[in-house]
Amino acid sequence: MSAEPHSPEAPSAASGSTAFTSQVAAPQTTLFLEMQHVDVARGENIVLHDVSLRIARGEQMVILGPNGCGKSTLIKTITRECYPIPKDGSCMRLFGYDRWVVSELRQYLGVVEQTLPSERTPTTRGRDVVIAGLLGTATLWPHQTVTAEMRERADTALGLLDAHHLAEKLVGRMSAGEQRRVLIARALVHAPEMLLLDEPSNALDMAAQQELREVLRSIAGMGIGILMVTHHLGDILPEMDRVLMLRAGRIYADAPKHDLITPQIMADLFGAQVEIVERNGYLHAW
Ligand SMILES: Nc1ncnc2c1ncn2[C@@H]1O[C@H](COP(=O)(O)OP(=O)(O)OP(=O)(O)O)[C@@H](O)[C@H]1O
Repeated sequence: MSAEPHSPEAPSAASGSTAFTSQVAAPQTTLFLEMQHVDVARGENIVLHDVSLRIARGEQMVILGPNGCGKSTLIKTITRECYPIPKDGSCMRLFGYDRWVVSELRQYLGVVEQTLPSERTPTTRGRDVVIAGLLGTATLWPHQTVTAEMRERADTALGLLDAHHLAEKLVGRMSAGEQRRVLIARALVHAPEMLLLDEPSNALDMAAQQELREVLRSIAGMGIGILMVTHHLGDILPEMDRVLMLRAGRIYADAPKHDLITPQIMADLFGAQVEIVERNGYLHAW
């Protein structure tokens, strides 16, 4: 492992202003992720085997694969919740660095959580959840100091998602779709370059799924990279071309979606016969 530990320089010009920009100096690399021959264990078992993968900064792509194939483990390895097993010839770098302070990594990498924090829901409003993302906590606590700049950054993130109306709404009274929107704003509040989403459309009804796709399309349009795990082909945005398929903890395929999302390959990967149709740039299977 050769890269130096990440030690950010002085905060950028954005510090002290309310500009919607990252507050940590930009790394000097074109790659978001580089993995070489990475194995990852969960408990006693190795569940990711010999994964080699490169993802460019700003790339938008999707990870598909059957239950238990290791998709979430791959995401958790990127977010530093799971660690590669050290071995000769193996390396993993994020934005060019193989070591990160997780709080600093969050400036570049927004992680969309699946559920809102369960604490303080009777008093927590949408804006509070987003500000808590800046503070690295699940929710806002009375002892925490919130500055005008933090409030402004949170409102900017909510505004990017047309979610100003959720700033004052109590999270306990939000629909699942509204909660997901607030969680995406929370992940965006650091103005990250890349957004990670693990099954973002879970538990959303059809209207909320459509809403989510529009939100993600607007994020893609801002040039923010997206790495998404999903079981639903309909979640794959027209903008996303690259598909990574995992099977039994190994990379099964990594190629443009029109090459991979075919009835034959889907049958081989999932063991189910499906038909695929494309409509308005979205793929659907049944
Ligand atoms: N906390 C854990 N402790 C031990 N084994 C785990 C743990 N979490 C996951 N595993 C195992 O690791 C393997 C990969 O799981 P992972 O959750 O990454 O798969 P996945 O592709 O995301 O699955 P799904 O589509 O069902 O969410 C599975 O065999 C799973 O049982």
